Amino acid sequence: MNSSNQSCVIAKFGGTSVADYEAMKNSANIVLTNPDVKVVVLSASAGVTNLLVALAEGRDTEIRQQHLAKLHEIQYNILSALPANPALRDEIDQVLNNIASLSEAASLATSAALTDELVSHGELMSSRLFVEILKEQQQDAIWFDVRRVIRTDNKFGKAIPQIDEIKQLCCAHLKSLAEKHIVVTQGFIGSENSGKTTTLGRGGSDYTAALLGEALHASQIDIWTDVAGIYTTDPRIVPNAKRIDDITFAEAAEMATFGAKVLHPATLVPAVRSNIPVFVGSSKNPQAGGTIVYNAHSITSELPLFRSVSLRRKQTLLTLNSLNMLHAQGFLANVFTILAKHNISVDLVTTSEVSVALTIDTAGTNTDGSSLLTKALLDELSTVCCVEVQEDLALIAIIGNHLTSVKGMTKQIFGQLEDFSVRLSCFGASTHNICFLVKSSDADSIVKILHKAIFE
Ligand SMILES: Nc1ncnc2c1ncn2[C@@H]1O[C@H](COP(=O)(O)OP(=O)(O)O)[C@@H](O)[C@H]1O
Ligand SMILES: N[C@@H](CC(=O)OP(=O)(O)O)C(=O)O
Repeated sequence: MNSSNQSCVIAKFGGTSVADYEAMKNSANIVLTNPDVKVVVLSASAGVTNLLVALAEGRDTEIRQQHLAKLHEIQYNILSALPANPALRDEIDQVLNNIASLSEAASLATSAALTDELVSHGELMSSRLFVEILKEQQQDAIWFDVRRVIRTDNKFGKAIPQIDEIKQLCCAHLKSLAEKHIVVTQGFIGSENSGKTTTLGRGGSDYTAALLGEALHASQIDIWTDVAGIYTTDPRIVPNAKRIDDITFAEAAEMATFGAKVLHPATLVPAVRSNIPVFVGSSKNPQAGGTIVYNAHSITSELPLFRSVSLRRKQTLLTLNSLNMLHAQGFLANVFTILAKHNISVDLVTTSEVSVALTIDTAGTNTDGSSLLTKALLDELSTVCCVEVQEDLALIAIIGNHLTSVKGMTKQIFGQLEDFSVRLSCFGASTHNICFLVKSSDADSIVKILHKAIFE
């Protein structure tokens, strides 16, 4: 885009920002007031992806009909607020019919490919409706099927984007369109080599916006959501959490990785790689401002010791015991080879003489929501060690700067936890975080206590 020296902003709107006609109107106003917005990336209307995922799991006829009726209601509420448009109605009906047939197929046999095909219809519908809302405001908006440019591998449910191909495809099919019109497209979905629909994993629309931003040399990626920025912790847990006005890529990436749902963890990878600032704001209240995430060099004020408290739920702890570990080489290599074979990425690791404890995010972000902790994995691990599994844990992370060089910092954190048991802690791999595992039932209380001690 920058070839013609135009500024190019990619604006992404999440599910709540396209939930209904009112929300879509607010989001459309944001697009209208910023002439630099060239590409609009949309999630499905709130609740739609969950309904589609449930249908993809294969439901009996009665439940299926209830879910289909709910989908119809969400999309028709928006459609009927628009001026009568029989062609648009036919298109939406066609998509709803496709969903009905695919759900029937899923009730006979499910598959990851079918799930991705089915769930993609949420973003296909919201983007189609949003074009009409922009057109209603006399905007020159066109609908674009993002699967033409977001090329991925074929790991359905959490496909890996193929960066070089995406850049080439964007250059060939999207760049010139975005120079002439406001392009409205879908987040979350892509296609593999043979043309089958894939998805980037739950919450992946932020990632799509960043991938398109990188490919089009965008000047900024705007993430419009239901909160006016990134806060010192999840404002749903601590209502008086404070907004962070500017934050470095490194700090925000740690927050996203450790559970701050406001940004998909992969979003900042293309942004960092191409040094594109990311803005986060509320589509309902754009005048409230938001958070800008950028390169550390752009931040003039001193970075604070503590930035935020993050929480990731549904964590699993694996404790692997083996006497063979004693003075032996290669045990950990063996364990990690098995984990890699089962597509498990390990978060935290601690070791002792004969055991190793590691945490995995079993809930993962796969579109079909399946657990990564399979019987096949446990069976294979059991061939090299005794495996103990502890579920129902939560991972809490304190994110900040230079955490390893400040005296008494750990006392300040752990001193707050005298009424709780900590199952495992990790510190020192990076200067940006200190994290530990606690019982799920203690998680919210601990976040509140730590937030109070550090920020209030
Ligand atoms: N540190 C944080 N700052 C702001 N929001 C956070 C933070 N941690 C978690 N969240 C949650 O992220 C939510 C927004 O993410 P999400 O629901 O995925 O939005 P969208 O559907 O717009 O993509 C907020 O409603 C908030 O509860
Ligand atoms: N609709 C998809 C993708 C997405 O990113 O949604 P949201 O932006 O509302 O988190 C999901 O629910 O996972």
